[in-house]
Formats: sequence, structure tokens, C-alpha cells
Amino acid sequence: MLPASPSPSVRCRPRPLAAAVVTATAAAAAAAAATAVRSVVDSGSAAGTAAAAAAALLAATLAAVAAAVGWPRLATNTLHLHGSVLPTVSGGGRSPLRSAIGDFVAARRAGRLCHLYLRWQASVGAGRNFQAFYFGTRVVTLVCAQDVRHLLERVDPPRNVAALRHFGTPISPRTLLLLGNGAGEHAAMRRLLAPYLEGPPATAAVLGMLNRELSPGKGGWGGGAPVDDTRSGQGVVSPPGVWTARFDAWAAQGTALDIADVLMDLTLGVIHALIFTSGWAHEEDCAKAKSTLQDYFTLQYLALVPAPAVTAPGPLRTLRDGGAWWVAYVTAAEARRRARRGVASPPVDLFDIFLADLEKPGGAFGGDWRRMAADVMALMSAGYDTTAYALSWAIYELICHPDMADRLRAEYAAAFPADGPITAAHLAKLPYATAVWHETLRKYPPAPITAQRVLAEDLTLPSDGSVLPAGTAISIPVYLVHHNPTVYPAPDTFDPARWLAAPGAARRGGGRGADPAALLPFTMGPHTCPGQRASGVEWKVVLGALLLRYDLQAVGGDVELEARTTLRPAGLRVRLRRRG
Ligand code: HEM
Repeated sequence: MLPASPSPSVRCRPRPLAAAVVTATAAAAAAAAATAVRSVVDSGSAAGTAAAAAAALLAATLAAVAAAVGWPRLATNTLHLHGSVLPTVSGGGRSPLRSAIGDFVAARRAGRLCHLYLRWQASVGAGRNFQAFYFGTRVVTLVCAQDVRHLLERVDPPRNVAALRHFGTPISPRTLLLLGNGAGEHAAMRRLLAPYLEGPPATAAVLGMLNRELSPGKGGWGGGAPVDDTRSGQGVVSPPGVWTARFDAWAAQGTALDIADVLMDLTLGVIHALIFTSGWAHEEDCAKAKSTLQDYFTLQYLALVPAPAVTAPGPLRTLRDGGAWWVAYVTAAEARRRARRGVASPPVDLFDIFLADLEKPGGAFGGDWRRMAADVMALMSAGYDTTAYALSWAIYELICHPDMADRLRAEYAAAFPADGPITAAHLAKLPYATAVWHETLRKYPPAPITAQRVLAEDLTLPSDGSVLPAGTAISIPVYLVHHNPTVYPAPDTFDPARWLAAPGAARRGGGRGADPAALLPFTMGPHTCPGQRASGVEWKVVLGALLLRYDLQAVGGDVELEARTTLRPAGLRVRLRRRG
């Protein structure tokens, strides 16, 4: 997933009146210092003159430092120069001198970012937008769903590229994740992806992979009576898919699975199938993809931890280039293989679409190979942990709520085909599973704090008319939006039924119905997640396959919310027991 960043990159914009106030204050301080010096000089003592001059210099320096450091707070909170007075969080970040950055870094290290944001929210009041200072720089945090939607859908400011640079620099700085809307490059890329990734082809690719690899074999999806697979007269009985065989073996051995890890592997295979369906034999293909990704992460890690790009010394730069080269090499090798086979027309998968675009004058990639390699890696790495965590959290809640698991099982058993592949039509018959999907994403948004944005122009917030100046960095903790009790009553309760009642009923006092407009796990607007359709299909099929075939049991200690870039159920170990 995209890394959230605390990076304090933008200073509040000075305005002429405020500049005049600060200048006048500094001038007054200097005049006072000069008067002090003059009076000592007039008294005639040489030692006294030197001491007074030093004291005056020190005082002037301190005044200048205080003015510079305190400027954003003074300008915004005291002088109202930026048109908005948002509440400031208590604890760290109350002032430029007591910066929030220490709290942020400590919370991120400890995997407690959501806890920190909840504390901040509590200090300013539920559902209120707020600000925090990071060494004199203010970052505005939007929590009001109406403002978040307006920002993302209508304004769509670019992500904070400086804070995200490490995500794309190793391969290309012009990967999808780092593109603003300049010259329409981002929009062109999304147009290229949309017909496949956001339409029926993605559903078909995900279902194709899962029908094959999660196939229950002779028992059929319902896990009931064996289906006659020998109609062909050849006595062939279809074996379970490779993933089903794996799960069966773990169940037989009573293995306590780190289910999030296991599901990350499975999801990587699904995303890989989206990009490379017509590639090598699938198993081999996935193993290669995994090792490529692992190598890439290792290189990225080695190259980018702690030095920022500008200060990275030679060897680190070389490593970074090594990562770029490696990904470009792997992508080019697959392209060569396909060229030998001949270009598929119409394209079969995303990689075919990318290759065709590269050939086209004026294509979305502008003929740039490295950009394509970067986007292949972006797609591979953006979605595998998020989907896996969404599945893992649902499993955790269903273990805690056996009644919900039973209801879901009954729905899946009725909807999934007794024999043959699962299709989109089968998935459409799962209203309760859809409610559990929404409630899981609400309570545990896999990307709890989305990538920071930077305002290109002044923004008026629709909720209260606050004006945020151009250059302001905006943070969007979706986790807080989803835990706002005025929007979602009893936000800590896992209650899929919210999504079955009439929308908005809760706020009108007529029931528990949740407001879909405040559900933002994939964010909104032009930069919204393009993988949401694929992840939804995978989530439904995998959950159904597991529930129908196994009883799920949690083993081990407490499950903790581990919130760094993504939201992991730390400590969740699950044992499977074959049903029936
Ligand atoms: C439950 C699963 C997932 C969640 C919760 C999720 C969430 C998100 C979020 C919050 C963003 C950032 C949007 C923004 O900055 O406004 C994002 C972007 C992105 N996601 Fe996902 N994602 C998921 C699965 C996937 C999958 C499966 C893929 C790939 C097949 C994927 C590919 C991407 C890409 C490429 C972007 C960048 C889009 C752009 O910049 O235009 N995601 N995702």
C-alpha cells in the first residue's frame, strides 16, 4: 500500500499584513537593543559596552528565531491570516516548538498510528478537522467525510511527491503513484487501466485464477456430496486446486497459520494473474513474481532507509539503480517472451495492454519502458497486503461472532454452484457477504491513513467555510472518518447489519443504517484505488471457499491493531478444521 507520510513539507504562506507585523516587531526589538547598547556606551565602560553588545545580539537572535519558528502558528491561529482556525491537537503538536513529529514517529514505529490519531481526535472533538505542527509546519487533518469527498473528488490535489518519492524513484519518478494531473498523464494512465482493471475482464481474471487454484475438486463448492466428475467416461476426477490442497494439508496437520501471511501469498498470485494471465505456467509464474517483489523490496529497503535521495551517498544510489535495473530487466524478459509468441490481439491481460500502449505514438506511457516497469511493480505491491488484511480481519470477526459466520455460510452454500466455476452472477447473490465486506473495510480500513496531499490552490472547506491556503499539506486518516460516532454509532462494534438497513437511517434516528458516502477505504476521485473491483471479487470468493470447507478457530493470544502504512491483525493465528 501507499505509505502515509508525516513529512512536514509545506510552510504556511506568508501574507503581507503578517509580514509587516513581524517586521515591525523585529524592528522594535532591534530598536530596544540599540537603546540598551547606547545607554551602556554613554556610561563609558569598555567591558560594559562589549557585554551589552553581546546581550543585545543574543536577544535579537532569539527574537528572530522565535519569530521564524512561531510564524506559522502566529499567522494562522493568532492573526487568522489564512482564513481558518482549526483546532490544534493536544499533547505533541500543540505548537511549533512542541512538534507532533516525535509522537508520530514513535507511534509509527510501535504500529500505533490509529491510536495516536484517535487520541488527537478525542482532544478536539469527534468528527472535527484539526491541525498539528511538525517543527513549525502545519499539517491539516481532514476527518469530516463531506470535506474529504470534496477534496478528493472535486479538487483532487496531487499527492505529496516529496514524501512518496522513495516509492517510485528506484524505477521511475513518473510512476502512476507519483503522477499529479499535470499534462493529463495520470488521467491517461487511468484511462488505460480502467477498461480492464475496473471492468468485467478483472473479474474474469480473478475468478479464473481462484476457480482453478481454490477449486474444491470432487466435493463441489458446497463441500457436500461428491459430484460426478466422470461424465466424460474417462474416469477423471478433478483434484482440488493447489491452494485447496495446501489448506487441506495445514488443516490435517493442525497448523496454527499466520493467516495474514498466507493470504498475502495467495493475493500476490491473484494480482499476478491480473497482469500476466497469459504468461508462464501459473505456479512458476507466481513464484517468480514473489521472488522479484521480494528482491525489489530488499533493494528498496537497503537503498532507502535512512538516507533521503538528496543526501544518499554513492553506494546507496547504486543500490537504488540496481533495484530499477532489476525490475526493468524482469519486465523486459517477459516482453521479449511475448514478442516471440506474437502480440495477442485483442489483449489478453494487463501486460498485453501495456505492451500495446508502448508501441503506440502518444500512448499513456509515452513509450517509456521504465515507467511501464514501475507501474507493473506498483500494481503488484499496492494491493496484496491490503486485500489480505481485509480478509484476515473478516476472519477474525467471524471467529468472534459464530452467528455471523453461520449466516454467511448458509448464504454462500445457497449462492455458490454445486459444481462448475463461480461466476460474477453467483457473487451477485451475496448481500450479507457484501455487508460484511463493507463493515470490515469500515472498521479496519486496510489503508488507515492515505497518502498526504498538497493543495495547489486555496481551498474552502464545504463543512464550515474554513479556507486552507495553497501549499497546505493535508492528511486524511480514513480510520477516523470510519470511527466517527456521529456518522457510525458505536463505531467499535462490528455490525454488518448497518449496511443492510436503509442508508442514513442511523443519523435520522430511525435505525442502524450506515452512510455509504462516509465509507472511504479506497478513497474517492481520480486517484481512487483502481484495484477495488479485483480485491472485492477475491475477498468474496476466498472467504466463501474457506467458510464452506473449514471451521475456523483462533489460537494464541490477543489480536492487536498494528497500524503502520497498512492495518494488520498482529498476533492472529488461525487453525482450520475440515468440515463434514
Ligand atoms: C482491500 C484492498 C485495497 C485497498 C483497501 C486499497 C486502498 C487503496 C487506497 C486508499 C489508495 C490510495 C488512493 C488515494 O491516494 O487517494 C489506493 C491506490 C492504489 N491502489 Fe489500492 N487498495 C486495495 C487493493 C488494490 C489492488 C488489488 C490493487 C492492484 C490490482 C491496487 C492498486 C492500487 C494502485 C495502482 C493505486 C494508485 C492509484 C492512482 O494513483 O491512481 N489496490 N489503494
